[in-house]
Amino acid sequence: MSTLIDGKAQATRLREEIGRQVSRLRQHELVTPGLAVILVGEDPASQVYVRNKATQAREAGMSSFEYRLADSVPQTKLLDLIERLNRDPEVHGILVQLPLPPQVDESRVIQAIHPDKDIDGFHPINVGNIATGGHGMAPCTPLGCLMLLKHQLGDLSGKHAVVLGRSNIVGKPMASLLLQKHCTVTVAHSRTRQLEEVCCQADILVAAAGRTRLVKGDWIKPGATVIDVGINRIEADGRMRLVGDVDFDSAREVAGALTPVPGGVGPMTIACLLLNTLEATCRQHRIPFPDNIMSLAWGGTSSETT
Ligand SMILES: Nc1nc(=O)c2c([nH]1)NC[C@@H]1CN(c3ccc(C(=O)N[C@@H](CCC(=O)O)C(=O)O)cc3)C=[N+]21
Repeated sequence: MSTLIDGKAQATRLREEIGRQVSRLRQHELVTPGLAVILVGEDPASQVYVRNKATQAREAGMSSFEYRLADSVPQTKLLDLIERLNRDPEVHGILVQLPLPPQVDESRVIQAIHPDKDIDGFHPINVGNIATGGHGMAPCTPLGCLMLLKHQLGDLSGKHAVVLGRSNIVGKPMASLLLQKHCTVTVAHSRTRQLEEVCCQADILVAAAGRTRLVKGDWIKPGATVIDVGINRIEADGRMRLVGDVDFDSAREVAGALTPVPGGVGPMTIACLLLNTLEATCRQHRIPFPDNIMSLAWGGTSSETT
């Protein structure tokens, strides 16, 4: 039986520490980190996420600004709003919930966000900085996964990590971050041949394929650490349930450690969003980013170099 990686508990601890740092900023620097979240359309799942992000930002002592735009909003309107938020000194981080409706060009929108306020880490400047190993805003989901891995395993150097999925939001940045931590990284996807055999070689398996219960127990090397990024809503016994890209029951018999869905990567994603907002605030006000929060985030081992 594998160890369950408690993302919910780790996210709570991280958010509490972020909350302490926010109150320190408010007291000593008279700065309140501000997070702006833009939601286009009425997708019920997106509404839940956006509400959770806003609530948790406020619980951490941040200001939260929410913008809900109609599904039919013209692209220019959205770009105007982003331009306004770029200039707003009360807003330190801007998140545009993806996906966007077809009349809006996603990459235009992402590039309109000022890189310093791009707490999602999707702007090409931040993508480039992360890929070249420099300092940049890392996307929240892969960052959360990396924190869970560091907490579980400590040093990741030399481990074979297989990332299943190649999206710009998870797969590609996950591969960059794991490389930075000296893993041997394989990025596998739907066209990969012998997918099962590739997965079986992983010491670390990050499943972000977007396919319900794709990864079975016999795709996993005994003792491997498995991070399940999938969020799939399925109907079971007349009720909606959330399941991952990993077949939890069979994986549990083989993996050394495994994240559950829900309660794994999801809560860490939101905690990392707040962490990025805090970091963006510090950078914009030229305040040093507190060390203790870095060590909490990275499991106490932040002294690695090349
Ligand atoms: N610009 C942008 N940035 C994002 O970070 C972003 C996005 N767009 N679009 C949608 C995805 C999805 N996402 C989740 C965040 C938290 C949970 C989460 O907290 N999940 C809970 C369960 C929540 C539930 O019950 O539905 C859990 O896994 O335990 C899930 C999904 C962020 N995303």
